[in-house]
Amino acid sequence: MIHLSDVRKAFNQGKSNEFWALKGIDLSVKAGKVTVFRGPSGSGKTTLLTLVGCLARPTSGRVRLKDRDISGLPERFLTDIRRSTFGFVFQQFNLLKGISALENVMIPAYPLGVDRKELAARAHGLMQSLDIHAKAQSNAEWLSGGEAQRVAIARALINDPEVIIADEPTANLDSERSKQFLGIVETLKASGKTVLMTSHDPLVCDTAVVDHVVSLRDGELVEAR
Ligand SMILES: Nc1ncnc2c1ncn2[C@@H]1O[C@H](COP(=O)(O)OP(=O)(O)OP(=O)(O)O)[C@@H](O)[C@H]1O
Repeated sequence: MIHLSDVRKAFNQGKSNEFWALKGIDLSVKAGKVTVFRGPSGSGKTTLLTLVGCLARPTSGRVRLKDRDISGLPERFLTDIRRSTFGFVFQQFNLLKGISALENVMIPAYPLGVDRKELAARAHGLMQSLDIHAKAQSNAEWLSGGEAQRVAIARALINDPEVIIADEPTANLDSERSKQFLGIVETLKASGKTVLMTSHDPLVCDTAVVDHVVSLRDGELVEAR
């Protein structure tokens, strides 16, 4: 579904602090599977996730999404692809404070002009399926870590994306909540979604729901299974 060929990413290119975070990555991400990017801190996992999820462009090399080369597309096209294809769950969840959990879930659908009633019904349904509906009217800042994450997952799913991308999804969760998260991943996979995550966590990397583990070190692939 997503193919990377000889992808490189530099930060501060041409400056004295130029840094190559990715140094020639060849990778295929399969549709309907769960893939984890693993590696030490600074190895390039998040950078790779941002390229795969069209949040950034590679410095060189090609990224193909469903046989379309997206590496050189202008930002406005990338924004459209991002919105229609990917749902993101960030490490700090990035919920907006001062508004309800339900409003947070609905936000990514606003640019698509969906009817508000229909949207609210969809958001309620997702929150129910993630067992977070009781907190629909709570302000985002009142939620616990596990609750905030489930709201963030509902928000990632609101536009029914094909691919869910999660950066260190269990970093802020205890073991029980981490297992609960992996249960959600299992449900997503069973419904045909492609899931991509970064993780250091053995609980995540060694779990049966994960189909592929891609290991990185110093911006290079060291092994993939
Ligand atoms: N915007 C940036 N400008 C300069 N350097 C950056 C930038 N973003 C990332 N880097 C550097 O690129 C390298 C890879 O970063 P990345 O966040 O991808 O690592 P990571 O494997 O996800 O690490 P962690 O597990 O600590 O989150 C790091 O050395 C980081 O300092």
